[in-house]
Amino acid sequence: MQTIIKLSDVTKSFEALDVLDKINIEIKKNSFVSIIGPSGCGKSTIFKLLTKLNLEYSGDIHIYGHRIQDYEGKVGYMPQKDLLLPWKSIYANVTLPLTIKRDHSVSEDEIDNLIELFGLKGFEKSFPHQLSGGMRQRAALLRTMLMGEEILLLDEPFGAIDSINRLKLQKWLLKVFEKTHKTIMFITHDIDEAILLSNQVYVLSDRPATVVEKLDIEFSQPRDEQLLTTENFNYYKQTILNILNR
Ligand SMILES: Nc1ncnc2c1ncn2[C@@H]1O[C@H](COP(=O)(O)OP(=O)(O)OP(=O)(O)O)[C@@H](O)[C@H]1O
Repeated sequence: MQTIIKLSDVTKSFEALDVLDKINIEIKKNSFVSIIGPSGCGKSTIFKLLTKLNLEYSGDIHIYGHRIQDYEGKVGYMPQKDLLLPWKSIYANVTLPLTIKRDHSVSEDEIDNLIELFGLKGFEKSFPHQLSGGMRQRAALLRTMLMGEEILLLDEPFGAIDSINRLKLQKWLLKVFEKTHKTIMFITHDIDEAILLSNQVYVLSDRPATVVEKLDIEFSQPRDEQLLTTENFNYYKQTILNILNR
Protein backbone atom coordinates (compact mmCIF):
# COMPACT_ATOMS: atom_id res chain seq x y z
CA MET A 1 0.00 0.00 0.00
CA GLN A 2 1.24 3.49 -0.92
CA THR A 3 2.85 5.59 1.81
CA ILE A 4 1.06 8.94 2.00
CA ILE A 5 2.66 10.63 4.99
CA LYS A 6 6.18 10.08 6.19
CA LEU A 7 7.91 11.80 9.09
CA SER A 8 11.61 10.98 9.32
CA ASP A 9 13.54 11.94 12.45
CA VAL A 10 11.35 14.98 13.02
CA THR A 11 12.63 17.07 15.90
CA LYS A 12 10.91 20.22 17.08
CA SER A 13 11.46 22.77 19.84
CA PHE A 14 9.67 25.93 20.89
CA GLU A 15 12.62 28.07 22.00
CA ALA A 16 14.04 26.23 25.04
CA LEU A 17 11.24 23.65 25.10
CA ASP A 18 12.08 20.39 23.30
CA VAL A 19 8.80 18.91 22.09
CA LEU A 20 9.49 16.23 19.46
CA ASP A 21 12.62 14.09 19.39
CA LYS A 22 13.37 12.19 16.16
CA ILE A 23 9.80 11.15 15.43
CA ASN A 24 9.35 8.54 12.70
CA ILE A 25 5.82 7.90 11.48
CA GLU A 26 4.64 6.32 8.25
CA ILE A 27 1.00 6.39 7.18
CA LYS A 28 -0.32 4.16 4.39
CA LYS A 29 -3.15 5.07 2.05
CA ASN A 30 -6.65 4.41 3.44
CA SER A 31 -5.41 3.58 6.90
CA PHE A 32 -6.68 4.85 10.22
CA VAL A 33 -3.78 5.66 12.52
CA SER A 34 -4.08 6.86 16.10
CA ILE A 35 -1.52 8.78 18.08
CA ILE A 36 -1.70 8.28 21.82
CA GLY A 37 0.59 9.73 24.48
CA PRO A 38 0.77 11.77 27.69
CA SER A 39 -0.84 15.21 27.80
CA GLY A 40 1.45 17.92 26.45
CA CYS A 41 3.90 15.48 24.83
CA GLY A 42 3.58 17.05 21.37
CA LYS A 43 0.74 15.25 19.55
CA SER A 44 -1.02 18.41 18.28
CA THR A 45 2.38 19.82 17.31
CA ILE A 46 2.74 16.95 14.82
CA PHE A 47 -0.57 18.01 13.22
CA LYS A 48 0.52 21.65 13.11
CA LEU A 49 3.62 20.61 11.17
CA LEU A 50 1.51 18.54 8.77
CA THR A 51 -0.86 21.44 8.11
CA LYS A 52 2.16 23.72 7.48
CA LEU A 53 0.97 26.02 10.28
CA ASN A 54 4.50 25.60 11.51
CA LEU A 55 7.45 24.69 9.32
CA GLU A 56 10.35 25.18 11.71
CA TYR A 57 11.68 21.75 12.60
CA SER A 58 14.54 19.44 11.69
CA GLY A 59 14.18 16.11 9.91
CA ASP A 60 11.96 15.47 6.90
CA ILE A 61 8.27 15.37 6.26
CA HIS A 62 6.94 13.97 3.00
CA ILE A 63 3.36 13.95 1.79
CA TYR A 64 2.60 11.84 -1.29
CA GLY A 65 6.37 11.60 -1.80
CA HIS A 66 6.88 15.41 -1.93
CA ARG A 67 8.81 17.33 0.68
CA ILE A 68 6.08 19.12 2.64
CA GLN A 69 7.61 22.49 1.71
CA ASP A 70 7.02 21.63 -1.97
CA TYR A 71 3.66 19.90 -1.52
CA GLU A 72 0.92 22.12 -2.87
CA GLY A 73 -2.06 20.06 -1.74
CA LYS A 74 -3.85 20.42 1.55
CA VAL A 75 -4.95 18.19 4.37
CA GLY A 76 -8.31 18.27 6.14
CA TYR A 77 -7.70 19.36 9.73
CA MET A 78 -10.11 19.32 12.65
CA PRO A 79 -8.60 21.05 15.69
CA GLN A 80 -9.54 20.08 19.26
CA LYS A 81 -12.23 22.75 19.51
CA ASP A 82 -15.07 22.42 17.01
CA LEU A 83 -14.84 26.07 15.86
CA LEU A 84 -18.28 26.17 14.25
CA LEU A 85 -19.32 29.74 13.44
CA PRO A 86 -22.09 30.56 15.95
CA TRP A 87 -23.89 33.00 13.64
CA LYS A 88 -24.18 30.57 10.75
CA SER A 89 -26.68 27.73 10.34
CA ILE A 90 -25.47 24.13 10.45
CA TYR A 91 -25.93 23.90 6.68
CA ALA A 92 -23.86 27.05 6.12
CA ASN A 93 -21.23 25.84 8.58
CA VAL A 94 -20.75 22.40 7.04
CA THR A 95 -20.71 23.72 3.47
CA LEU A 96 -18.30 26.54 4.31
CA PRO A 97 -15.29 24.87 2.61
CA LEU A 98 -17.32 24.64 -0.62
CA THR A 99 -18.46 28.27 -0.32
CA ILE A 100 -14.92 29.50 0.26
CA LYS A 101 -13.52 27.51 -2.66
CA ARG A 102 -16.57 28.39 -4.83
CA ASP A 103 -16.73 24.65 -5.41
CA HIS A 104 -19.93 23.54 -7.16
CA SER A 105 -18.79 19.98 -7.80
CA VAL A 106 -20.72 18.58 -4.81
CA SER A 107 -24.43 18.51 -5.67
CA GLU A 108 -27.27 19.47 -3.32
CA ASP A 109 -28.31 15.79 -3.32
CA GLU A 110 -24.83 14.67 -2.26
CA ILE A 111 -24.80 17.25 0.52
CA ASP A 112 -28.24 16.05 1.67
CA ASN A 113 -26.99 12.45 1.71
CA LEU A 114 -23.96 13.43 3.76
CA ILE A 115 -26.08 15.42 6.19
CA GLU A 116 -28.17 12.28 6.66
CA LEU A 117 -25.08 10.04 7.01
CA PHE A 118 -23.71 12.39 9.66
CA GLY A 119 -27.00 12.32 11.59
CA LEU A 120 -27.78 16.00 11.08
CA LYS A 121 -30.96 15.69 9.02
CA GLY A 122 -33.64 18.13 10.21
CA PHE A 123 -31.04 20.42 11.80
CA GLU A 124 -29.82 22.13 8.64
CA LYS A 125 -31.36 25.45 9.68
CA SER A 126 -30.42 25.21 13.36
CA PHE A 127 -27.54 27.16 14.83
CA PRO A 128 -24.60 25.50 16.65
CA HIS A 129 -25.87 26.45 20.13
CA GLN A 130 -29.11 24.54 19.42
CA LEU A 131 -27.25 21.24 18.90
CA SER A 132 -25.87 18.72 21.40
CA GLY A 133 -22.08 18.46 21.82
CA GLY A 134 -22.04 15.23 19.82
CA MET A 135 -23.98 16.80 16.95
CA ARG A 136 -21.64 19.77 16.87
CA GLN A 137 -18.67 17.42 16.66
CA ARG A 138 -20.36 15.57 13.78
CA ALA A 139 -21.04 18.88 12.02
CA ALA A 140 -17.39 19.90 12.46
CA LEU A 141 -16.31 16.52 11.10
CA LEU A 142 -18.61 16.82 8.09
CA ARG A 143 -17.18 20.27 7.42
CA THR A 144 -13.68 18.76 7.58
CA MET A 145 -14.78 16.04 5.12
CA LEU A 146 -16.19 18.64 2.73
CA MET A 147 -12.77 20.21 2.50
CA GLY A 148 -12.48 17.35 -0.01
CA GLU A 149 -9.02 16.23 1.06
CA GLU A 150 -8.02 12.58 1.21
CA ILE A 151 -5.97 13.05 4.37
CA LEU A 152 -7.85 13.94 7.54
CA LEU A 153 -6.14 14.99 10.75
CA LEU A 154 -8.57 14.72 13.65
CA ASP A 155 -7.35 16.10 16.98
CA GLU A 156 -9.34 14.49 19.79
CA PRO A 157 -12.67 14.96 18.00
CA PHE A 158 -14.61 13.18 20.78
CA GLY A 159 -12.57 14.46 23.73
CA ALA A 160 -15.41 16.38 25.35
CA ILE A 161 -18.15 13.78 24.77
CA ASP A 162 -19.55 11.49 27.51
CA SER A 163 -18.74 7.77 27.18
CA ILE A 164 -22.18 6.65 25.93
CA ASN A 165 -22.36 9.19 23.13
CA ARG A 166 -18.69 8.70 22.44
CA LEU A 167 -19.28 5.03 21.58
CA LYS A 168 -22.08 6.08 19.21
CA LEU A 169 -19.76 8.56 17.51
CA GLN A 170 -16.97 5.99 17.29
CA LYS A 171 -19.30 3.47 15.60
CA TRP A 172 -20.51 6.15 13.28
CA LEU A 173 -16.96 7.26 12.40
CA LEU A 174 -16.06 3.63 11.62
CA LYS A 175 -19.00 3.54 9.20
CA VAL A 176 -17.94 6.81 7.57
CA PHE A 177 -14.31 5.62 7.33
CA GLU A 178 -15.36 2.35 5.70
CA LYS A 179 -17.57 4.19 3.19
CA THR A 180 -15.36 7.13 2.26
CA HIS A 181 -11.87 5.52 2.07
CA LYS A 182 -10.02 8.46 3.60
CA THR A 183 -6.63 8.29 5.28
CA ILE A 184 -7.07 9.36 8.87
CA MET A 185 -4.65 10.42 11.60
CA PHE A 186 -6.43 10.60 14.91
CA ILE A 187 -5.22 11.95 18.25
CA THR A 188 -6.86 10.53 21.33
CA HIS A 189 -6.26 9.94 25.04
CA ASP A 190 -8.72 7.04 25.02
CA ILE A 191 -6.97 3.68 24.58
CA ASP A 192 -10.22 1.78 23.82
CA GLU A 193 -11.08 4.34 21.15
CA ALA A 194 -7.64 4.02 19.54
CA ILE A 195 -7.87 0.21 19.42
CA LEU A 196 -11.46 0.10 18.20
CA LEU A 197 -10.90 2.54 15.33
CA SER A 198 -7.32 2.11 14.18
CA ASN A 199 -5.24 -0.05 11.90
CA GLN A 200 -2.18 1.22 13.73
CA VAL A 201 -1.50 2.95 17.03
CA TYR A 202 1.62 5.01 17.67
CA VAL A 203 2.40 5.36 21.36
CA LEU A 204 4.48 8.42 22.23
CA SER A 205 6.60 9.07 25.31
CA ASP A 206 6.53 12.08 27.60
CA ARG A 207 7.91 15.32 26.16
CA PRO A 208 10.13 15.48 24.23
CA ALA A 209 8.07 12.85 22.48
CA THR A 210 9.67 9.83 20.89
CA VAL A 211 7.78 6.94 19.28
CA VAL A 212 7.88 4.25 21.95
CA GLU A 213 5.90 1.68 20.03
CA LYS A 214 3.97 1.21 16.83
CA LEU A 215 1.25 -1.41 17.14
CA ASP A 216 -0.62 -3.00 14.25
CA ILE A 217 -4.22 -3.60 15.26
CA GLU A 218 -5.23 -6.64 13.30
CA PHE A 219 -9.02 -6.65 13.40
CA SER A 220 -10.84 -6.95 10.10
CA GLN A 221 -13.29 -4.36 8.77
CA PRO A 222 -16.21 -3.76 9.29
CA ARG A 223 -15.71 -3.40 13.01
CA ASP A 224 -18.20 -2.92 15.79
CA GLU A 225 -18.30 -2.60 19.57
CA GLN A 226 -18.41 -6.41 20.06
CA LEU A 227 -14.63 -6.18 19.70
CA LEU A 228 -14.41 -4.35 23.02
CA THR A 229 -15.02 -7.58 24.95
CA THR A 230 -12.69 -9.88 22.99
CA GLU A 231 -9.44 -11.36 24.28
CA ASN A 232 -7.45 -9.76 21.47
CA PHE A 233 -8.82 -6.34 22.37
CA ASN A 234 -7.75 -6.85 25.98
CA TYR A 235 -4.32 -7.94 24.84
CA TYR A 236 -3.83 -4.71 22.81
CA LYS A 237 -5.14 -2.63 25.70
CA GLN A 238 -2.84 -4.26 28.23
CA THR A 239 0.11 -3.81 25.87
CA ILE A 240 -0.55 -0.09 25.49
CA LEU A 241 -1.13 0.36 29.24
CA ASN A 242 2.17 -1.39 29.96
CA ILE A 243 3.99 0.90 27.53
CA LEU A 244 2.44 4.03 29.02
CA ASN A 245 3.27 2.90 32.57
CA ARG A 246 6.92 2.04 31.87
N1 LIG B 1 3.12 27.84 19.69
C1 LIG B 1 3.71 27.37 20.78
N2 LIG B 1 4.66 28.09 21.44
C2 LIG B 1 5.27 27.59 22.52
N3 LIG B 1 5.00 26.39 23.07
C3 LIG B 1 4.07 25.63 22.46
C4 LIG B 1 3.37 26.08 21.29
N4 LIG B 1 2.51 25.09 20.92
C5 LIG B 1 2.64 24.09 21.81
N5 LIG B 1 3.58 24.42 22.73
C6 LIG B 1 4.02 23.57 23.85
O1 LIG B 1 4.46 22.34 23.28
C7 LIG B 1 4.11 21.24 24.12
C8 LIG B 1 3.34 20.23 23.29
O2 LIG B 1 2.05 20.78 22.98
P1 LIG B 1 0.98 19.95 22.15
O3 LIG B 1 -0.24 20.77 22.07
O4 LIG B 1 1.59 19.47 20.90
O5 LIG B 1 0.76 18.68 23.12
P2 LIG B 1 -0.36 17.54 23.08
O6 LIG B 1 0.35 16.24 23.24
O7 LIG B 1 -1.21 17.68 21.87
O8 LIG B 1 -1.18 17.91 24.40
P3 LIG B 1 -2.67 17.50 24.86
O9 LIG B 1 -2.72 16.01 24.85
O10 LIG B 1 -2.76 18.04 26.24
O11 LIG B 1 -3.63 18.12 23.88
C9 LIG B 1 3.32 21.83 25.28
O12 LIG B 1 4.19 21.95 26.38
C10 LIG B 1 2.87 23.18 24.78
O13 LIG B 1 2.79 24.10 25.84
